[in-house]
Order: sequence, then C-alpha cells, then structure tokens
Amino acid sequence: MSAVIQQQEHKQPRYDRLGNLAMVMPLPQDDSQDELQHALRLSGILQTTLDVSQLIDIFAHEIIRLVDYQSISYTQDELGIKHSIGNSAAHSCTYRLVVSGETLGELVISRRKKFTKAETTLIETLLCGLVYPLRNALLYKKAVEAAHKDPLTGVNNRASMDEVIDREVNLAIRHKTQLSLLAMDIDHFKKINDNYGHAVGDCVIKAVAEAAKTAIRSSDMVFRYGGEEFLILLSNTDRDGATLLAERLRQKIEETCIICDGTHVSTTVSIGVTCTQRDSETRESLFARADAALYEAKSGGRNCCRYQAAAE
Ligand SMILES: Nc1nc2c(ncn2[C@@H]2O[C@H](COP(=O)(O)OP(=O)(O)OP(=O)(O)O)[C@@H](O)[C@H]2O)c(=O)[nH]1
Repeated sequence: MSAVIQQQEHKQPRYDRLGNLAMVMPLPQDDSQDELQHALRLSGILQTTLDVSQLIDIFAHEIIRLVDYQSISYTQDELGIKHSIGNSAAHSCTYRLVVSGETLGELVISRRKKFTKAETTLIETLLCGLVYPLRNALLYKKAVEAAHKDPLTGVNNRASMDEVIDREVNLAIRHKTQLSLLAMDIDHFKKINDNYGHAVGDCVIKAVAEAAKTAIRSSDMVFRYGGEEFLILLSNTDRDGATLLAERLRQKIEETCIICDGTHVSTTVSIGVTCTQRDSETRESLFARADAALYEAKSGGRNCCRYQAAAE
C-alpha cells in the first residue's frame, strides 16, 4: 500500500481585507500575469453554474490543461458533499478553502509524481478562481435545502411534498410500479404538550422523525406535513411491503424511550397506509385513502396501522 504524502497540508489561500481577487494569493514575480489571467478566466467559467459537483467537474476539467493530476476530490461535511474525480495517487496537495472565516470544504489534488513548487503556486492561484463561485454555490444549496426542510426535524417539509408527489405518482403509473403512502400521526400528542410542555413536545416530534428516517430506504422520503403528522412515500413498494414497514415503525416508536432534557417520555403513533392501484390514480385519491386509513387507525384504538384499498 502506498503512503499518501501530504505535500501541502491545510494550506489556506490568503485574501486582502476587501477580499480582492487579484490580491488573494501572493504571486511569484515570473509569469504572475499569466497565472492571474488563468484564475480570472477560470472564475468567469465557474460563474456559469450553481451546482457544486458541476463546479468541481469544470474546475478539474479546466486545470488539467495547466497542471497534470490523477484525482481531485472535494468534501464539505456540513452539507454532506463528497465529490471525487479519478483515482487518488501517492502524492497529494490538500487545501482547506476558507473565505472570510467561513470554511468552504477541503480539496485534495493527487498524482503519482511529486508536485513542484511552481505547480503548487499555480494550483493555489487557480483555487482563487474557484473559491467565490464555490461560496455562491454552497449558499444557493443551503437556501434550497432550507426551503425544503422542516427546521425542527430536518426532514422534508410540506412544500417539498407538494413538489414531489405528482411526479412520484406519474412515475409509478408510467413504470407500472407501486408507490405507497403512509400517513403517520402521534397519538394523544396534545397530552404530551399539556403534561410536559412544548419543549418536550418538540423533542418527541424530533424523535419520531428520527425513527422514521432510520426505518426507511434511501430512495424513500419522509415529510413533516403538519404539527405531529408525517407522510412517508415509499417508491417501488406494494401493499405487503408498505404494511410491513408501517408495522415495524409503529413498534419501534412504541418501544423507544425518548429522553428529553432528563424527562423520559414514551409515545405511540397511528399509521394509515395505501398504495397506487390504477392508472387514474392522483395525489388527491392517494391522500384521501391514506387519510381515511389513518382515521380508521385512530378510531380503532390508536397505536395501530390500517390499510385502505381503492374501491372496486
Ligand atoms: N410541541 C409542539 N406541539 C405542536 C406542534 N405542532 C402542533 N402541535 C400540537 O399538537 C397537538 C395536536 O393535537 P390533536 O390534533 O388534538 O391530536 P392528538 O392530541 O395527537 O390526538 P389524536 O391525534 O387524536 O391522537 C395540538 O395541541 C397542537 O398545538 C409543534 O411543532 N410542537
């Protein structure tokens, strides 16, 4: 196994106090104008997208003409971004990208041959062309995520459900697969608020969301649809699969001891289940059946799951 040699570790590009691009990195006396031109040109090309992965792809594609490398990988932990191009090699330069005190992530460039001083200087100058477009792309990604996420639980919000449901129903009809919908509601949640206070109520909502997130596959989606109501969309899942998952989730929540600021709380949920059955299926028909099934579960004593099929 070959050792990875950190040729530059956690090297941060420097900026003047105004964040002036031309002043970002100290340029060598020779060829400095050329390098600056490359960075400015690169920056212009990179301004054309707000997609982080695409940005790294363009950066990688552009710099290969100037610096030979085997791989480039970019990681941004906060947004869970990991994007790699090529296979990593023995020698690497690692850069922690920082703008105005804000960390944008880490970029690693590697190759079999050691990088020369002139090459690392060039890479650092080129990175100046990347950081501002990258910061804009990350800000955009954060804003888009915030618009689609419920701030309390981190799961998708109602607006997000409204955006995806039609597409998912249409896909299921077109591909003749089954889409299942679970409507899950916390039982007697008002009592939890009344007995323990809203902070504990919020903590219970978070715990239920977490249980739902961990119970589903990565292709499935959880949405907080109302105060203590969640919708779960299961693609490629038929009645048997959906009722099995619903029952497993119900049991898991029943068995979980939720600890909120030292207070131990237990709770249960009722779940209504339905799935797409015919080509005329719409979001309205699916929602109506999931709702009716949830109502049946509530009136059937709560802490249970019910399935509602489409009328013949
Ligand atoms: N803590 C907290 N409470 C919320 C939130 N959203 C809604 N609620 C409360 O959730 C409660 C829901 O009460 P109900 O609709 O009567 O339902 P329930 O008590 O769960 O009764 P069943 O659904 O019939 O089992 C209300 O008291 C709302 O104020 C929230 O974000 N946080």
